[in-house]
Amino acid sequence: MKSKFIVVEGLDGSGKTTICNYIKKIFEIFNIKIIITREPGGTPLNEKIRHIIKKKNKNEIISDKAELLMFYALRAQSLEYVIKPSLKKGLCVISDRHDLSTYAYQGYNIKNKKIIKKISSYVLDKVKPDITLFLDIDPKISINRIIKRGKLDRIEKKSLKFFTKVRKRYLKIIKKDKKKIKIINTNKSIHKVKKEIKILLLKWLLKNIK
Ligand SMILES: Nc1ncnc2c1ncn2[C@@H]1O[C@H](COP(=O)(O)OP(=O)(O)O)[C@@H](O)[C@H]1O
Ligand SMILES: Cc1cn([C@H]2C[C@H](O)[C@@H](COP(=O)(O)OP(=O)(O)O)O2)c(=O)[nH]c1=O
Repeated sequence: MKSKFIVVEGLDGSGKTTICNYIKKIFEIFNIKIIITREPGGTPLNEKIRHIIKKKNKNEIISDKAELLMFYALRAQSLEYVIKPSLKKGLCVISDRHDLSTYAYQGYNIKNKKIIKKISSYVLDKVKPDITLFLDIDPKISINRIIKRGKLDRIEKKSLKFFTKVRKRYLKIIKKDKKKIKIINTNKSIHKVKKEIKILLLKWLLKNIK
């Protein structure tokens, strides 16, 4: 099978990390070699910067422009040293978040959407996910899940209003690309979510084995 690039997207606490691990397990049953990466993160340098981006700094606020460019700097690094080389080696890659996250999250403050598009096309350089799973969750439920999970980071501390807008932004973008972005409702039990994802992915794999 040709290598595949799979992206899992969604609000904080929607279940992405849980589902990335589950997808890896499904692929491994079929002896398909697959790696998981994440954004922000994926390389040693990116993991260090991930920590800085997520942490709240009382003395210095990260500006909207700097935040946008930081996410793209990390994405460029991840593409160059993780995603592209892995796909070239014939491995499948699952990324816990990717470009859609920037459109949805930074799109909240960056009013000039054309700028995001320009930077995105420069950084991605035509690398596109074969399929994106958007884990759709009611922001009230996702906030409860992240509170239960533990200490909140800088972005997770944002309000219900913020996450409601981010979700709307995700859905607006997805409407334009329904063929490659699949919506999975994750308000339900993890057992039901996993079952739905397994069926969807097996169907997709059967269609795309070449
Ligand atoms: N469908 C679900 N129902 C209930 N709890 C869930 C579900 N999916 C994930 N969780 C739990 O919610 C928390 C957030 O899940 P996680 O996979 O870390 O989400 P994300 O990576 O999107 O932030 C974790 O504690 C996880 O065990
Ligand atoms: C990749 C990316 C992440 N983010 C945010 C979303 C998350 O709040 C944070 C990454 O934290 P992370 O812990 O990876 O996400 P989650 O809480 O969903 O498991 O960075 C952006 O704002 N823009 C981006 O482009």
